[in-house]
Amino acid sequence: MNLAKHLSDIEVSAKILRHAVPKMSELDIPVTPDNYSVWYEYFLGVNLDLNRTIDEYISKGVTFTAEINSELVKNYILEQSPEVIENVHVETQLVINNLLEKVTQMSSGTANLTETLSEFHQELKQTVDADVLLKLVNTLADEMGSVISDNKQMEASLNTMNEEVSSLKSEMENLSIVAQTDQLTSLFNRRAFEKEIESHMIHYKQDHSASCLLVVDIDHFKLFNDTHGHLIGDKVLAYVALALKKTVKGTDFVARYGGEEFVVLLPNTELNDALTVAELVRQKIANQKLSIGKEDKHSLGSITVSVGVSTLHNSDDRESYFIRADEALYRAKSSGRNCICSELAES
Ligand SMILES: Nc1nc2c(ncn2[C@@H]2O[C@H](COP(=O)(O)OP(=O)(O)OP(=O)(O)O)[C@@H](O)[C@H]2O)c(=O)[nH]1
Repeated sequence: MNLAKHLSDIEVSAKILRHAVPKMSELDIPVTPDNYSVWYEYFLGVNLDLNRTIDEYISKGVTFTAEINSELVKNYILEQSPEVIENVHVETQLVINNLLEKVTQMSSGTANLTETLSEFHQELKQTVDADVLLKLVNTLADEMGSVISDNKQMEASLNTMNEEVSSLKSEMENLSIVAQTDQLTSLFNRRAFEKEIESHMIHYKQDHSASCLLVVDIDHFKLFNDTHGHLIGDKVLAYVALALKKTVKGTDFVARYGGEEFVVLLPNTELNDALTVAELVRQKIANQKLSIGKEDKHSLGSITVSVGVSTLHNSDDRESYFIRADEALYRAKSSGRNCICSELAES
């Protein structure tokens, strides 16, 4: 990342800011970081699908409610994370190349000085002439001066680059967290789960340790949404996420797989123990009376979940491992819901 590019980035950002903020206030959109990221992209003009959708909404006079804004973030910003990460990666490469260039320049400066010193050494042996000595000393002083000035420039460049690398690092860390987190529940998302199960299986195959997978699905959630509304449905998803997190151990991996379906990876756990964990989850959720407002003002009754459980086999890939838990879930649903089924024993 060179300085000229950096400055041009700042100019572009400032220009976008001057357009985005007035537009957001015209459309009554709160300037939160998430919302701003949508309008930043809109005025940057590189996310064509996002621009098409927003233009369509504007032409239809759609109000940019919190729900619509968060949908735009979900569909057009978070989904772009891999490309954004790729961009940051490219920027990191540029900083590293720049650094390498500087280090090479510095070593060539030092090499010149070494050469001058050895010539100086040779000439000193051969001469006693004061003029020649003065000339030699002057050359040496010039050479030293240029190494010192190179070093000063190098130090300043290194400091600037160090700041750039630190800010890239925190940008990467934030992006990596965002790309793996489900916004609604703050659990890991499906992408993070796919990564986790992959490394989990490699570990299992090395260690032959036991491992189980739970697929947890809220029962009749469509009916719940239809009765109480989507926003309360969202709150219930967050509640189930929290209940899952609180019931399992810290080493277990909980993620929202999608919609009203969650997954829990239980490392070092035999099938019987996994069934006990699943039962704890089921009971905890079924026994909780849900309400909104203070002092149970508006009771929502309770919800239940069905759970499918599979245990990892040597021959498994991540698909077969998941499918057995999903089939068990399907059987739990067909058996009346609010219950747990494990994978069928091999015949
Ligand atoms: N509030 C809310 N609802 C969601 C979300 N994601 C998926 N849903 C809803 O979850 C419901 C899932 O419905 P179905 O797949 O028919 O399942 P179900 O009604 O739970 O029935 P069973 O699973 O058979 O017990 C749909 O109405 C979806 O709209 C979300 O992020 N928020």
